[in-house]
Amino acid sequence: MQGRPGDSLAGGHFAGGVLSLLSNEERLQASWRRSEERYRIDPDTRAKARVLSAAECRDVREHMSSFLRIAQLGVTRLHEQVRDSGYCVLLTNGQGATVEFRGNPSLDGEFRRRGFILGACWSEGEEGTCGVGTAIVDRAPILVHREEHFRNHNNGITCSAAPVFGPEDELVGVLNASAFAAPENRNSQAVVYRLVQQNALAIENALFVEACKSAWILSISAPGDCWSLGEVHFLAFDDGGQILAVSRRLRAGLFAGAALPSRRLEDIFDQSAVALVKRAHERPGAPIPLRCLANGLLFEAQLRAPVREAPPRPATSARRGFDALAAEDPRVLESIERVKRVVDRKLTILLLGETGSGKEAFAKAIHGHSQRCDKPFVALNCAAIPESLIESELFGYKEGAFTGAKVKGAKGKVQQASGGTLFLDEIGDMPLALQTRLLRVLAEGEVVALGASEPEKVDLNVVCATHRDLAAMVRAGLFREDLFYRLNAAVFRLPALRERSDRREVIRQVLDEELATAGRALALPEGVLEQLAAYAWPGNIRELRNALRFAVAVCDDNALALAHFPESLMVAAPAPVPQSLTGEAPPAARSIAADGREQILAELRRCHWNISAAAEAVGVSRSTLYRRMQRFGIVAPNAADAMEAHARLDH
Ligand SMILES: Nc1ncnc2c1ncn2[C@@H]1O[C@H](COP(=O)(O)OP(=O)(O)OP(=O)(O)O)[C@@H](O)[C@H]1O
Repeated sequence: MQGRPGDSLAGGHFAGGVLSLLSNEERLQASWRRSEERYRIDPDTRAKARVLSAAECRDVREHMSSFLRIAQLGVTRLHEQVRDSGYCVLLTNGQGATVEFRGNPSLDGEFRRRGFILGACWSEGEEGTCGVGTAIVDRAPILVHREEHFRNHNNGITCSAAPVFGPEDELVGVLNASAFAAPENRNSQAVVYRLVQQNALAIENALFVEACKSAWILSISAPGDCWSLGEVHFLAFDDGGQILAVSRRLRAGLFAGAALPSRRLEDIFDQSAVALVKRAHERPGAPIPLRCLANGLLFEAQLRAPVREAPPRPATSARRGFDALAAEDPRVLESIERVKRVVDRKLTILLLGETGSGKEAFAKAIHGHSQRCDKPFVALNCAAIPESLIESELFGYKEGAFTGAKVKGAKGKVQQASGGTLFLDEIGDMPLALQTRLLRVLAEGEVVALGASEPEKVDLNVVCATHRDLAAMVRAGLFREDLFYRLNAAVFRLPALRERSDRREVIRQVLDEELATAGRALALPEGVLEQLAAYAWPGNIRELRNALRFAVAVCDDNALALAHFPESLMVAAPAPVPQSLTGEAPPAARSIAADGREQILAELRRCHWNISAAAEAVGVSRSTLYRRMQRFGIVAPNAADAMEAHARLDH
């Protein structure tokens, strides 16, 4: 029989620190007793961890897909934080089955040998004392280090595990970081253990926000030592101020863990719901001081508006014609004026521009302005479907035209668009053979479906688009010359977003659309708008829309900040900025992150690292500033002391 947990821990105490060894020791001993007496596990058997079959694993993952979607953020972040130190990260369900595994290519073989693999079951009943299993039984974080594992074959491993609870207090999973060949000293795990707990809490908070998103949500930073500010608690209330839900750790503090009594906000804090909402509207993004009536403690809060049912979407761009584009750039305006004159003149219109610059949106606007605006607008992206399918997609096919054809045949895009507008995106990707048939549609106004002998009359406007150099393709024999000349009559070039003088208006418009869809009301501070307008946006308006959609989704405050934007945008070196076609030089493209980090650093230095003062100068709460410092890797000169204080606070 191997040594008891207490033996291996002898002399390992560091008073009150993050490891809280004393309570761990009692819990480990209780777990060992369970392993021996209840589960009757033989510590010497070298049984491998039970692994779910692929089908079982898929079922389990499907069952908890919404949890997994939200938990990804925490799993990914923890993995980024610990993988280079030789750790793998597991997320298990509430029974200990691994539903997410992130390893490290150079170590995965060894991890696999030790049972760290998707589907592996780490319950106490199967493995005895281990990080995941014991965290599940105790419903509390735990570090199980080397010989503290019950089975001998797990002895070299160190496991830091923290349970994740759902909004109803139910245990939904466990986040765990493990390494083999860990140093003997269990204190070496302090930082990883801390990171596991932080990320588990972040997942738990995200679950709470998702579950309560249709209510007002107060995010509350704990008072006291600044290092506890990294922890944010949540409270959801309805329009009348009735408290609907409180996140677990706040409940433990405010209601001593008791069931949530039916209370209104003003029974707990010195402000009513109406006053809070008013204040949040007056100073979007600014922290709101909030005093707890029971103990006089002062909190810092941010208010997040409910996500309401999306309002009816504005009329489609097709119906609104060019108004939908809300363009103010002189070149775009000139193109609009010119194109209006050629619409409905039996001319094929060709739109040029980089990917995401709005060619399809422009084509829809052309359709919306045309006499055919009540008829269909049909789009086909020639680059997005296999060459072999373009023909049938475009021209349709008759019954029995080829094996697998639907019994009744099918109409092609050309026939579907008849009477309206056909938009052929990426026309440069159309195979040569089909270009001939397209020319027939354009020249004769007729189409022959696959397998048909008789041509069919069609009457439509055609708008094509490409980002390729069609003239060069003609020279290379890849594009038909006659089709090129047919397309080359009415050509309009859409500028890249970075070249547009109205990019601030475009940013505002796309943000308004995204806010309307999400049912949110968020401010866009001038400084952030400035930074977004200065970014190069190589993916143009599509990239902008996705970045704004992401920022709106992750923003817990009342105002967007640079830290809300996707990491890729923050760190990617933007594409070089060409000289604007108008001769106006667009602002130098910069990495948004670089500016965000510099701004925070400058304010921190100016305020002599006084976090409250710097947070106020940047216009965010202290907790938000801490999160950003963490994200940008900014460490205060006195961080080591602060880390220790942080650790002590938890126990
Ligand atoms: N003027 C505009 N105002 C607001 N959103 C726009 C505007 N133009 C384009 N968008 C949005 O930008 C995204 C990309 O637009 P679109 O698909 O028209 O680009 P594209 O040039 O056709 O791209 P690709 O060449 O890759 O097919 C879409 O989400 C669209 O709604």
